[in-house]
Formats: sequence, C-alpha cells, structure tokens
Amino acid sequence: MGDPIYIKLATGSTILLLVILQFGWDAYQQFVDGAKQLVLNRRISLQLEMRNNELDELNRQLSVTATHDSLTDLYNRHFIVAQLKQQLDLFRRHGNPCSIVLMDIDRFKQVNDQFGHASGDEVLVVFSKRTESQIRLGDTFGRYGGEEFLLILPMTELPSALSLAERIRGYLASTPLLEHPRPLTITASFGVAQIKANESIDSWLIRSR
Ligand SMILES: Nc1nc2c(ncn2[C@@H]2O[C@H](COP(=O)(O)OP(=O)(O)OP(=O)(O)O)[C@@H](O)[C@H]2O)c(=O)[nH]1
Repeated sequence: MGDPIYIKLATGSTILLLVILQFGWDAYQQFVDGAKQLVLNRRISLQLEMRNNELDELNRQLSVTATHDSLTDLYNRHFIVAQLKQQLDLFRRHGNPCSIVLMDIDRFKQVNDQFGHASGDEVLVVFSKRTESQIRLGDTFGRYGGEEFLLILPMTELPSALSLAERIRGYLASTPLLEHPRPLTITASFGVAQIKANESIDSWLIRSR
C-alpha cells in the first residue's frame, strides 16, 4: 500500500493525463485555468468576508460613538432627545404615561476647582454608574450635558417617578463618591415631571428643572 498522498497525486496526474488524451491540450488548459479561477474566487470571497466583518465592526463602533457620551459611556444628549420624541409620540397616540427625572450635581464647579478636572471626571463617571445601578432595564439614563443627567421612565406616573428619584438621591448621599484625597459625598438636585397633554419636549424639560 502506498502513502495516501502519493496515491492522491497519482490520481490527480492520471486525471490530467486522461483529460489531455481524451479532449486535447486546449481542453487541459481550460481545465487548469478553471481550477486557478476557482482558487482565486475562493480567495476573493474570503477577503470580502473579512472586509464585511471589519465594516460591521466599524459601523457598530460608529453607532456607539454617535449615541454615547465618551466619558461616562451613558447615552448622549442627541440619543436622549430622540427617546423623548418617541415617548411624546407614544403618549399622543396611545396615552402611554412617561416621566423624566433631571439630575444636576450640586456645586460641581467646586469639585473641579478644589480637586482638579480629573477628579471632576471621576465624580461624573462614578455618579453615572451608581445611578445606573438603581434603574430598571426599560428606563433610559443619559448625560444631558456637563453635570446634568436625564432619566426617562416609560409607562411611569409622577408618584412612582418621585419615589424612584428619592431613592436615588438617598443612595447617592449615603456613601462618599470619591475616597481620595479625602472622602467626598456628592449630592444632586432632582426635578421630576410627567408628560402632559399638548406639551412640547422643551416645556416638559423646563418643568423638570
Ligand atoms: N471635570 C469635568 N467638568 C465638567 C465637564 N463638563 C462640564 N464641567 C464643569 O462643570 C461645571 C458646571 O458648573 P455650574 O454650571 O456652575 O454648576 P455647579 O457648580 O454644579 O453649580 P450648581 O448647579 O448651581 O450647584 C463647570 O465648571 C464645567 O467646567 C466634564 O466633562 N468634566
């Protein structure tokens, strides 16, 4: 018994020889060109597949960048406003209630001035994570700008939104947000408003200030 690779080669050569004998040299050339083309096509389709995967990943990253705040990783203002529009629409069409909670970190400028901008950034990040840990999956939490954050609570009436805001406020006030250079407890002001009939996003936001 010969080695399987030699048998394979012998079989391959035999087929080629048969092709030449049976159909002539031109047919053999066509056969070889066809085989080369097949290999080339396979290589091209693999390269295309790789490029497509790279483009998918790039698109995913672009969509994250377009909708998220780079410091806190929360949704950005652009995304939040789009969500508010959607909620307003759902309210107008189906009467679905929705409440918002606008949070403003108190005396944040002092944090920057006393501890430096990097500590200010850390406060924003830790504040975001702590608040995010207190909300439900269907709620949207984002950075509205600077030290302002907005929580959108679909299908939520004012009393529930108020009690959630109170819970978050208590949770934030209970533990220092930063430990270094010294323990620093951060408080925030909360404004809560439920969407009303015939109102715009601007007036809804103004009522939460
Ligand atoms: N570290 C840091 N600071 C920021 C960022 N965005 C905005 N700020 C700062 O946030 C501060 C906001 O100042 P103010 O609007 O006076 O707010 P405040 O000091 O919290 O005052 P009150 O809201 O009245 O309590 C400014 O000093 C901004 O420079 C950021 O991404 N990182």
